[in-house]
Amino acid sequence: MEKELRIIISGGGTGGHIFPAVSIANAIKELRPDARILFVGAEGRMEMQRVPDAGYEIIGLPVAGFDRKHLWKNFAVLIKLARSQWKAKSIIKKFRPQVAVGVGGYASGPTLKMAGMMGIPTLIQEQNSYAGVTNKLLAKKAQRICVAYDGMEKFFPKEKIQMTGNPVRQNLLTATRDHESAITSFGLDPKKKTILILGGSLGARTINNTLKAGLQTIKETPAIQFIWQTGKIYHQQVMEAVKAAGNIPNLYVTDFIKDMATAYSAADLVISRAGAGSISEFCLLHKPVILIPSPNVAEDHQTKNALALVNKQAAIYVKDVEAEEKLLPVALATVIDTGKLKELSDNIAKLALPDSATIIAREVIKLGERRNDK
Ligand SMILES: CC(=O)N[C@H]1[C@@H](OP(=O)(O)OP(=O)(O)OC[C@H]2O[C@@H](n3ccc(=O)[nH]c3=O)[C@H](O)[C@@H]2O)O[C@H](CO)[C@@H](O)[C@@H]1O
Repeated sequence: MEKELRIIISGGGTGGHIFPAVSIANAIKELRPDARILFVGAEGRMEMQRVPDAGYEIIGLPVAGFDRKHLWKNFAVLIKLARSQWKAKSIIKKFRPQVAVGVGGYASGPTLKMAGMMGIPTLIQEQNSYAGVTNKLLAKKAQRICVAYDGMEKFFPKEKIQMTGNPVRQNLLTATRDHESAITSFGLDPKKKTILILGGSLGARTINNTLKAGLQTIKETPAIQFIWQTGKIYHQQVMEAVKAAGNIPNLYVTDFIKDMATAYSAADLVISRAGAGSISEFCLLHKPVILIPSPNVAEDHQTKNALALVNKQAAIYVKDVEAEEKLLPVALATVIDTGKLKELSDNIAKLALPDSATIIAREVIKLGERRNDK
């Protein structure tokens, strides 16, 4: 019987796929410190930096996303896909994993497809309330499908589904920094109410435009302060607008927040896109939130993610097209309404699914060990 446990984890593209992958890896390491974990990502994407930052080895595939609007442009994408499958096969042959985990995003398609074809057990983690095309295809060969929302049997074979919730980074849950010192660390005033503005791991155009248009309002509301994450690609244009607006002491702007635990601790209210990972964090940390789902994602899945909360009075919903008109007035009214903040916090707390990473890690180890026994 082979004892060493080798696991491939594949996927990425955005934080929403990478961070769950890292927390599953951390949980596996806690349960089986001797396990060897290899990540397989997409060349040039965010995971190639974030995964080594988290202490894991990663190999990139030359994979790219399909252009769903201009199908004729996909010839090069198909060639890259074929090359990626070939490379995934050679990685699997060399590393000899007993189990492969797919977290969604470009690389998980070719990696899990090849793993399945080579007889290696696979586990899929679907973060959203609406399954992506790749995961639906991969589900046929998968042994286990870990989900975070009810009703996923619409997309996947019922007997393979396990409700686990989305894994969030362990340090978000164990952080101990108190509210006041968290606010001070952003150079803001601990006595004032604080709104944290997030655009998902990449930033959100509508939210940034709304805030840019609202800079004067922010300036004229000194009793409330703002921590604004712009995303890398929008950062420069936002900084130019902020500079042009003059001195705004109640505003902190950054492209990306590395220490999300401190940012959450500072926030009385969060404004955010409705990415599945972000939502799981709001639930686990009981954060009152205004959600503005991105209309630019596959099958409009963010609206479905958001409505799962909004229908239970666990979040406030502002449509993307209405953001410029409604977002700031709603946020300013909510953050000073202590009763509303408490109601939102109490309701969102009920939707939290804790220990997700550990539950998934146990499933992964079980699949790997079962194969070892064969
Ligand atoms: C545009 C797009 O395709 N978005 C998708 C992507 O979202 P996206 O990559 O934005 O992912 P999520 O909202 O799920 O998670 C964002 C993650 O980034 C972290 N974070 C965010 C900002 C920051 O400054 N620092 C930081 O660390 C958050 O704490 C969170 O852990 O994957 C999600 C999960 O499949 C999907 O639901 C989203 O629809």
